[in-house]
Amino acid sequence: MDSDSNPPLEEAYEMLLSKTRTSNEQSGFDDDQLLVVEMTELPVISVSHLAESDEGRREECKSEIAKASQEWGFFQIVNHGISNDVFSGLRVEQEKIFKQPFEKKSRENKFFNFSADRYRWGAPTATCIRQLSWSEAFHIPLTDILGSNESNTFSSTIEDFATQVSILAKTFADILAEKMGQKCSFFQENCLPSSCYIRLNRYPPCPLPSEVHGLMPHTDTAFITILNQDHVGGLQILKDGKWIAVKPNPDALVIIIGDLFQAWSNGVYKSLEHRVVTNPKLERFSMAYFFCPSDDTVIESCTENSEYRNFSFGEYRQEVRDDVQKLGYKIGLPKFLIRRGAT
Ligand SMILES: C=C1C[C@]23C[C@@]1(O)CC[C@H]2[C@@]12CC[C@H](O)[C@@](C)(C(=O)O1)[C@H]2[C@@H]3C(=O)O
Ligand SMILES: O=C(O)CCC(=O)C(=O)O
Ligand SMILES: [Fe+2]
Repeated sequence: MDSDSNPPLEEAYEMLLSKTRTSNEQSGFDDDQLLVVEMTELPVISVSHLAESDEGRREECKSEIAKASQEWGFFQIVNHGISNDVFSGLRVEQEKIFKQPFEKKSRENKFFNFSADRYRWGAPTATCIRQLSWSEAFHIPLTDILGSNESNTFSSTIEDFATQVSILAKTFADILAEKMGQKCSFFQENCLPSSCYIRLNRYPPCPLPSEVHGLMPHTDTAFITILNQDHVGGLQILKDGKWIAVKPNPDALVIIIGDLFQAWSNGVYKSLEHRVVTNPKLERFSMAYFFCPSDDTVIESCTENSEYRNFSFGEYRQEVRDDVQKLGYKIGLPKFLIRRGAT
């Protein structure tokens, strides 16, 4: 990537980085990455079984999806029916958009019809190295794409991908609801194509201390995320107190249960913390589709005695934005817990 395309991460965070270098030199210790990282295969589910005529096979596949969402909050799918051409087309467009000069990306991006706030890099309010993300991203509400009159290869490629993954996301949401005894039209009615988001991530090589994150630990603000990662690797999930590296599988998409499903299911399905670690030499790309409802949709648990109070998606997004601004990180669902017995 041309040097004028890279966000000025090293310059902007020079102070934080040099503080870390100095303290590592003094202690002779380069810590966080030393936390146990295990390489484990996430559950891999072949979703073509969902289209089989044999009801037993279909039900078995649905049960695997529900089990993985309860035990892991993460799984991979294969035989999902989205062709490799879609992913190679996306990669070309993704490289093109990040290749623009930094100045252009961070200003209003007329060519792609995005306002400047769609482009994110680093962590504007980071006060310590752990709040820094060595990456850049376009976080795009699909209204920007679907509502645009402009037609270019970028928007048509994203639209094509979004249309295909939205069918998968809705299928999984309906299955997870059904497994909780809820045959409902909630997702059909509230998670419209235009209320979802796409996030294009780019992780430049990071020649700095290994405790710099590519993307800091977080849970996803969505019902379900569908993630396409390239071959480089770096995604890790926090399960039972251990970071687990997700080995890239070129045939698979990663499915992540988000905060909204955890609240809706009253904790039955888990929204797990995950992060991306940096690579000293290789650049990495990923793309996430966030299956979300409209801002006015109220998230109410489908069970009685919920741990969480009801909230609208708009309210939740606002809390996340405020916390990231004020604290440098997202708090998320713990803020919506009902404190029973509190006086
Ligand atoms: C600094 C941050 C921005 C972010 C929340 C976080 O604390 C860490 C990850 C970011 C992320 C990634 C997934 C979603 O797109 C997002 C909305 C979220 O829940 O976590 C974003 C947050 C953001 O960009 O505001
Ligand atoms: O890049 C990845 O593998 C993960 C990205 C991610 O967690 C996100 O965009 O929310
Ligand atoms: Fe995420």
